[in-house]
Amino acid sequence: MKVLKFGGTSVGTVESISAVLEIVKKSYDNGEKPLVVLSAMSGVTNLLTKMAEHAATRLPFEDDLKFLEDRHFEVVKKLIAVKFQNPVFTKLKLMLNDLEEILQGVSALKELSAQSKDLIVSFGERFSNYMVSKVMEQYVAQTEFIDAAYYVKTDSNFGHAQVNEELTQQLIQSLSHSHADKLLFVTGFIGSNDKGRVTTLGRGGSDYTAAIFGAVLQASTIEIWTDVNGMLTADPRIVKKAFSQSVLSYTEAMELSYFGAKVIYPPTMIPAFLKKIPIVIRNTFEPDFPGTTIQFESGKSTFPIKGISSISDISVINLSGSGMIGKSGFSGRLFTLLAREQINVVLITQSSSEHSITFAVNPDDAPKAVDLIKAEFELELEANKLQVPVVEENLSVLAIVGENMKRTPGMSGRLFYALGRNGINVRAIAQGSSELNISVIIGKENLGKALNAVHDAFFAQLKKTLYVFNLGTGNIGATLFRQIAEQHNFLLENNDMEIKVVGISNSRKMVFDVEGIDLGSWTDTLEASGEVADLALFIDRMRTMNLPNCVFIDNTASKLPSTYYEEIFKANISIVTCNKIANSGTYAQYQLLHETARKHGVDFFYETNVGAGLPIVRVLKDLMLSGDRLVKIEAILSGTISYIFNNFVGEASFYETVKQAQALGYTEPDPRDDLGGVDFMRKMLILARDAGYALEPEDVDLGAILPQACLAASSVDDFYAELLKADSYFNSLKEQAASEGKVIRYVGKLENGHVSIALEMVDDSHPFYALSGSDNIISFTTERYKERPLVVKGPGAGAEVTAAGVFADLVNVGA
Ligand SMILES: NC(=O)c1ccc[n+]([C@@H]2O[C@H](COP(=O)([O-])OP(=O)(O)OC[C@H]3O[C@@H](n4cnc5c(N)ncnc54)[C@H](O)[C@@H]3O)[C@@H](O)[C@H]2O)c1
Ligand SMILES: N[C@@H](CCO)C(=O)O
Ligand code: NA
Repeated sequence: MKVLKFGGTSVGTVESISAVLEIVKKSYDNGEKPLVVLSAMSGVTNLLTKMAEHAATRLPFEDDLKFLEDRHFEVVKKLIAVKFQNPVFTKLKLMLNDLEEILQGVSALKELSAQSKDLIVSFGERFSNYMVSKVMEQYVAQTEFIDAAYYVKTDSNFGHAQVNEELTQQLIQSLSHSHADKLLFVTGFIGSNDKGRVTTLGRGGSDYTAAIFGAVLQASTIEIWTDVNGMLTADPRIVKKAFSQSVLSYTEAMELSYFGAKVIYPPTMIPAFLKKIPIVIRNTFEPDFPGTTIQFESGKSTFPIKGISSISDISVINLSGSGMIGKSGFSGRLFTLLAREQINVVLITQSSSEHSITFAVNPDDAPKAVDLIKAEFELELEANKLQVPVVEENLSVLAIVGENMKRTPGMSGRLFYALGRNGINVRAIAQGSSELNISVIIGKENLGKALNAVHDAFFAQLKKTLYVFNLGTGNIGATLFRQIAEQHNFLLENNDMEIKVVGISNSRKMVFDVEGIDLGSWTDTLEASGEVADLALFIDRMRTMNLPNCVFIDNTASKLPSTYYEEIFKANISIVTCNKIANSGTYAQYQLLHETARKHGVDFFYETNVGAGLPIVRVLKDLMLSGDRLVKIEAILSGTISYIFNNFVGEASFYETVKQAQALGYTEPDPRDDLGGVDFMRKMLILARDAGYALEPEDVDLGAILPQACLAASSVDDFYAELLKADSYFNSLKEQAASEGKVIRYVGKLENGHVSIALEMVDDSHPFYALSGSDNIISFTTERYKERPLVVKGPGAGAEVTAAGVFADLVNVGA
């Protein structure tokens, strides 16, 4: 046989009761011999409590009584055929009259005893079970309503009565014999004492009833039907990716529910636990979902932990002092004291020096705990052997739970890495010696971020979400958005990764959306709902949104963002940038940024600073990391200038060719940066620094391409005007090269720690002779690549390839 227990929400409405009927009918028809336990309709128990309290103070309760009647009568009207309704109305009405009389009695006496309260509250289960059994009777004639008060015998501890197991077992067994072929609807939550007075079983009482019946009747399973898909891996209100675990051991379920997962109340499971009867948590509103099975064995699992539980609000009390050292009785005295006063200690840690004890309690209990400690240890305090207890507030507990942790090394490493990488400070740690649970105490403001980060870290096969704040929506920014949008499904399917762009700013406007800005319509969103751009505010918002796996992308050509990089790293946010300014300012700044990123365990990726999407920065980095030594770099690293000299041939004019390069998106926003050599200088400087040379910008020997007048132009327009005038100068260069069978190349070199960039004319024997389009080329001569250099070549400018490089950096963040 099976026990099917339905909670209040499952019997809350006509619709949900219809769903319950389907589930019970199916089980009955399948020959599973179900026994059904129902809670009161949702809200009814609370309402009855309120009515009882009102009665005791002579406040009116009649309207509430009418409301109760209406709610139950509505179900009867809708779910029972008219010809069968009358006797059901009559019986419900009789029960309502009983209830009213009892309430009147309470009102007359102006006194509400625990006993009367239990009796009043018990009506909720009796209404619902009687009513639903009558609905069921239309389909299964053998249906019968059972008032559990006659079978579950308890002591007289009203409100949370203790069950007399032996007696209860006998009574239930005889019930099952006399009702062998019946479909029973049993009231949850209630029992009675030896005098026959109704008692209630306290929190989780209906689950307890189900477990008691299941245990006595040796049920194959006990199904707890509720409104969620089982026990989830984390609080779904905070962790959107939380999912239902298919199997948990009893102990795991206890640990998980201890810290938050309120699906079941663990003590109610004990009768089932002792008989090794599996409990299955299922969803009435999604009956095909298999739910969570709670059983004796933890079962095999793809994940090293079963879930993450949390308590959002906790206070920590710290006790320290020399008086504790070697005093074996100290913690015994402390915790006996707290237990005696019913202060629940959530977590304890003690340093191995025994110099201090830290424990966590519910914030409401903290002041009382401190007072108790002060009184109990008065002498120690006076003698200065103990310091006055210190309370820390606004803390949360996060715990990873799972029996498989025992057998898996590295679990705490993974936990602390995830927390550390996201800048979450751990205040205290506790691991049960069972290794079933590792708990950490963290600042309350970080709980959401921590839960998500830890969830990603342990359920890594699941989707990982990167939260992106992007600055700059020009050539590169806009192209990047398009690429991310196009690859959304690919990333999900192949990399289990989702990129959410949650903040966008250009120099005019900015917009935020924690759910991710739709990249199909970001321009409209920015125009319609964007606020005035303010970089300081943008950074501030990014920080306060406090998201896990957070990345800042700088797709601007401005200096301003780089002044915030240090602060961004300190907030444990990674940076991806195609903007070269941060890495090519002073060496001190370069060093500081790299150092800060390293210290905070976040990524600083800037592959597109050199040669756009071509793998140059990472190639050099790999060479250096693996201990190779750089001998020489020779390179053409200006896509714009490469394009110009590849196309400034025949009849072409220099001026027009520059304009084309700009139109094709190769140039910097200000093309003088390209033609003046600054852009190339930056790239060479970055490579030199990455190769270990502490160079400053002025150390680079920068040969000019342009006549002085062009260099001196005060605006882009002036610059183009000067360029037009310089046509004859460039034509003569072109002719000279042609006459010598050469081509013009702007070549950078790094050798012996010295960087130079100069215009050269090379013939076809030179490896840089054959280039086309915006091609870049770089050759690394190293200790290992000595005879023939390592060469990277390809398009080194343009929105498509640059955005692709930024994209690649982005998906590698945290990898
Ligand atoms: N074009 C290429 O081939 C290429 C290759 C590699 C790297 N890059 C780099 O890409 C970057 C962007 O180039 P682009 O062609 O897209 O430039 P762009 O002029 O088209 O776009 C720049 C964007 O930055 C925004 N912006 C500027 N200052 C800002 C601020 N303070 N706050 C917020 N937004 C700001 C602008 O509003 C604009 O949206 C540059 O640093 C460039 O060096 C370009
Ligand atoms: N303006 C740059 C873009 C690539 O960094 C160039 O022409 O090389
Ligand atoms: Na690159």
